[in-house]
Amino acid sequence: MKLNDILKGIETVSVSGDMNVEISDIQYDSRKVEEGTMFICIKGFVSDGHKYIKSAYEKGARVFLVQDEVDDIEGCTFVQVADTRKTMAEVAANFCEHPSEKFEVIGVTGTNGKTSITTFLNEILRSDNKKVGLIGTIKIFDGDNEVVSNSTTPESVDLQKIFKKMIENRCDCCAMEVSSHSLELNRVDSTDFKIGIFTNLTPDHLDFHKTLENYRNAKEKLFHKTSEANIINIDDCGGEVIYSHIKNLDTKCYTYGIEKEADFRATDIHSDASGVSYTLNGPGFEEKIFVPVPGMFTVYNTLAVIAACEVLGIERRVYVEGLKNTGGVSGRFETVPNDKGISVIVDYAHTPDALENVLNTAREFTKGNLISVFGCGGDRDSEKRPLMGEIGQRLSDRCIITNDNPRTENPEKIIDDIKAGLDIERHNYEIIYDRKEAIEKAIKNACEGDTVLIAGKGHENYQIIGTVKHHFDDKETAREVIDSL
Ligand SMILES: CC(=O)N[C@H]1[C@@H](OP(=O)(O)OP(=O)(O)OC[C@H]2O[C@@H](n3ccc(=O)[nH]c3=O)[C@H](O)[C@@H]2O)O[C@H](CO)[C@@H](O)[C@@H]1O[C@H](C)C(=O)N[C@@H](C)C(=O)N[C@H](CCC(=O)O)C(=O)O
Ligand SMILES: Nc1ncnc2c1ncn2[C@@H]1O[C@H](COP(=O)(O)OP(=O)(O)OP(=O)(O)O)[C@@H](O)[C@H]1O
Ligand SMILES: N[C@H](CCC[C@H](N)C(=O)O)C(=O)O
Ligand SMILES: [Mg+2]
Repeated sequence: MKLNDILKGIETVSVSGDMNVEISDIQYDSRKVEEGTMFICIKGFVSDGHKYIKSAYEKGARVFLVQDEVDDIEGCTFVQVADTRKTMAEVAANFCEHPSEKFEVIGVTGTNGKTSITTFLNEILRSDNKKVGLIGTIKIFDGDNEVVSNSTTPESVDLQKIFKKMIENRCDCCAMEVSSHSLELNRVDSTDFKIGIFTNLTPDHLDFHKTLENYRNAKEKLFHKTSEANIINIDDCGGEVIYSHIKNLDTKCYTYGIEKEADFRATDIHSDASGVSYTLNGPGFEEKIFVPVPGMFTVYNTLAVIAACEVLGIERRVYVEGLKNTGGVSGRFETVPNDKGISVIVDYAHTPDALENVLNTAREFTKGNLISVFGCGGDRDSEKRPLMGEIGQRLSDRCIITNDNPRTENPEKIIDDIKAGLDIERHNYEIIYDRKEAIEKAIKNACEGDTVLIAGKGHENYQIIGTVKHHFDDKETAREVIDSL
């Protein structure tokens, strides 16, 4: 595509060089540049893309999108804009010919439940013979190929390229997780969302957003980008605020919940180890729902899924059957089978709210002791650590605090932060840094009727120590321990 076309509708500060030049690719990472690539210089949190102009040039880039004033290079084109991160999303959508406008993109945001909701939606839409693209924490599926994700929501350039591939692969729709980082960092600008779903807002990522209000405002951005419908959890305090801001927009707004009046409301709820059942009270209809995934959060997540299905015109029997037959979500309240009479559950709870929910859910069907194993990630929100410590200790009979992904932080510092929330007079906790040893001890000491809840890493098959990803899988580790009993 010609540079002129890529820049259509884009406000520039200055331009120098040939604007009629052909661009074969766009990249924001100099390491991925090839001949004919346009290189976009982002001022990051760690580094500055402007520092890599020379290396991008050496790899064949002759066109640069910059924010700073930079020295000219002979034979090169420089386009200066006010904010390259913002412009990058527009450029990416132009370069990929606005693929998100060509199918139905459903965006899900909120602290917890995004992966669960997109997974359920994907299953149901597929069972309705739709070709579905998926973008989220666990994987990206472009209608043809599946790759493991390295973020929840990709950078705008990658995102638009994925949408384009989905269109080429004839996807009808895309179920996508929209993280607050992505909304704040313009990754989903120039994306046309048909439906936006809000799950809940509880403390997380305050290292990045600083206040809960900023965090909520970031999430709210999604609901100003949607063209067909917004679907909001009205029982959630954050949801209530967002609803009050968006209810009068042109985009239709539906609410869901249990406690308050809502367009999609669950009543007669029963939850046990086999799953949840409830009566769905939709606009003008009632339906019995069963989902073989335990926990009140499953009720909320599936209400959101049902509301989206109704907006998409999916027949009621299709989603009722789809939910009844769901295979669950990898690493979300997933049971590791064994014949020892112990419930071993792997869950991705990595926020105070999620940990509280899963422990309460596990308690409901635990006849003996509830033993939890958890930690907190490094280089992430440290405010949630003492809260998780307090919740983990209070709601478990015994808890083992261990490493999650320490990343570049000192594991001792992370665990000290968690310990700050503990009642150290109660001797029902233990610290075992090595996650494998922690899981081993929890399972080996469990008796028939006990539950061992291993929280925080869910589907992850790695542990990040420093900057190195080591193979580590909670489910695999638990299975090995069980086999050795
Ligand atoms: C805070 C944050 O989100 N940071 C993201 C941001 O990094 P950054 O702006 O700091 O980039 P940087 O490292 O300073 O580099 C600046 C620029 O120089 C470029 N560069 C750098 C080195 C080089 O040799 N050549 C080169 O061109 C980089 O590609 C970049 O364009 O832009 C990068 C490129 O897109 C992201 O990889 C990076 O995500 C980091 C790794 C990250 O950990 N993000 C997490 C917090 C995140 O986004 N999480 C949410 C999930 C939250 C949830 O759901 O719970 C997510 O959506 O995944
Ligand atoms: N609706 C919900 N409300 C509260 N907790 C939930 C909800 N749904 C799931 N959880 C809990 O949160 C954990 C993470 O769920 P899920 O992976 O669906 O969330 P997510 O929003 O995708 O998280 P991430 O931000 O890491 O991508 C689950 O393992 C479960 O413990
Ligand atoms: N999407 C979340 C994942 C957290 C998972 C947990 N295992 C950790 O490493 O903190 C984040 O980036 O904060
Ligand atoms: Mg997720």
